[in-house]
Amino acid sequence: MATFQIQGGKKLSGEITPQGAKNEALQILCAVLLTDEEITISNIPDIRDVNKLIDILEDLGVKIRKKGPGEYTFQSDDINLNYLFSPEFRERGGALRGSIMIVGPLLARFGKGYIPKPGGDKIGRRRLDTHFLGFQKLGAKFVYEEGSDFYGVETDGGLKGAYMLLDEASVTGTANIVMAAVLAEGVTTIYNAACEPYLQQLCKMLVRMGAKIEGIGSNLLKITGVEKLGGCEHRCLPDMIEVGSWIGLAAMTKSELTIKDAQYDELGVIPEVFKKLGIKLERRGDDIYIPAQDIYEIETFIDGSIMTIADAPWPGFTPDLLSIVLVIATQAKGSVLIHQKMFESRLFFVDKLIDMGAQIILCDPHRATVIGLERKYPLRSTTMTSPDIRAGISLLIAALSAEGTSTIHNIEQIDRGYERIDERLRKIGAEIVRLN
Ligand SMILES: CC(=O)N[C@H]1[C@@H](OP(=O)(O)OP(=O)(O)OC[C@H]2O[C@@H](n3ccc(=O)[nH]c3=O)[C@H](O)[C@@H]2O)O[C@H](CO)[C@@H](O)[C@@H]1O
Ligand SMILES: C=C(OP(=O)(O)O)C(=O)O
Repeated sequence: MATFQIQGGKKLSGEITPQGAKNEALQILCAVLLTDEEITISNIPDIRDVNKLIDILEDLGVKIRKKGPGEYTFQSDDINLNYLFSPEFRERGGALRGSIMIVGPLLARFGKGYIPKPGGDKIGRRRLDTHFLGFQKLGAKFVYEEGSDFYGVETDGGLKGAYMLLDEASVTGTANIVMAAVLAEGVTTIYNAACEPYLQQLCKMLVRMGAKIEGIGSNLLKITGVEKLGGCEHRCLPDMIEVGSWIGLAAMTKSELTIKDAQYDELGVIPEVFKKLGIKLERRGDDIYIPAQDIYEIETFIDGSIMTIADAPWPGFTPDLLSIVLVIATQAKGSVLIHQKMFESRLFFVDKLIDMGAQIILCDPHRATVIGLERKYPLRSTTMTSPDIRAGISLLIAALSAEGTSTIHNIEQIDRGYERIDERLRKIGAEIVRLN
């Protein structure tokens, strides 16, 4: 278990460039299984989860060539399906959430796909019903190994297009079903589809590969199956969760920061939510400039009632930024109710912030009220353990703002989604050391 030691209370300054988007890269990498032709992908983040998925693809027989930093070619012209039944796959496939998305492409191209119960953050129940109900609608048979967490789908006669109303707008579920439907016979209509930028990017890539998809960016997708897909080139967007993390970091540490190449138009409501917390930010071309701010004041609703920030499927506010919003609110002027609707165990890390001196009432597993300290008392340094990726980065931001030396254990959680974070933060003036 590796550890960060952080000397907090320092102002940072300069420029930081977001990495490629983690959750987009995980979808895009799975899509390389849909064709025997070569696919080139750039701006792939060098993070634990993505590298684990690349390893799984390699074990499956995908030919992978690294062309430069973050740029790879993939060719899936000799896939070894036997690997899916190996003990190695049971171990590796279960180590991250994103690996579930190999099932759709494998089912579409080879008539079968399997996966051990996938990992990812322990942030509440993470069911897979949407994925498998969707595959079943396309005519696949669900297979389940009694007594073990190993699931699969198989088809004899091939997949057939169908109408489906998803039981929830699942991000990875929609990606999986879309990747199965592009090679199914006939028309598939997916209503209540997730439409995060990750999904939009996946659909645009599939179209470049020869797929027929209408409604990209909406919750109603119409897919007309084709017989074969070909190669293409794809570039991942900057990670919008990193962009939000850096806005939060600047505000908490009173720092003047420029976030380079943030692709502002793809950020949806994210900048507006930070503005509701009173944080000033300025769009400068494709960069975001955040001035040093001593005080930021949380807005109220028009009728004067307490601000609520809640997550929702896109174009709502992503749940992956709520922990960061919560941390920033601890030093704001004013109060806010944070409502994490999607996950039931993502707010438990607030006890660490309370230890650091923050005023937070955890109302129930989904809701926390934060009473901003208006910087009257800085957070106190402490020793903590990172429970999940976004709580981890939030605790890191809190530690960078706190007086004194803090220690964060289990930083593998942060490394899952943030590329060389210590190195990049040092470049803007942070005092952070990695201890192994
Ligand atoms: C690898 C990857 O891409 N992971 C992301 C993906 O996970 P993932 O695809 O696993 O998440 P889902 O979209 O399936 O669902 C997330 C949670 O929200 C709930 N839910 C979902 C949709 C809905 O309309 N109502 C609802 O309550 C689900 O029951 C579940 O508890 O999307 C999540 C939601 O944006 C993000 O937090 C994860 O970072
Ligand atoms: C929850 C997340 O990731 P995963 O779905 O991979 O666990 C996240 O990126 O915030």
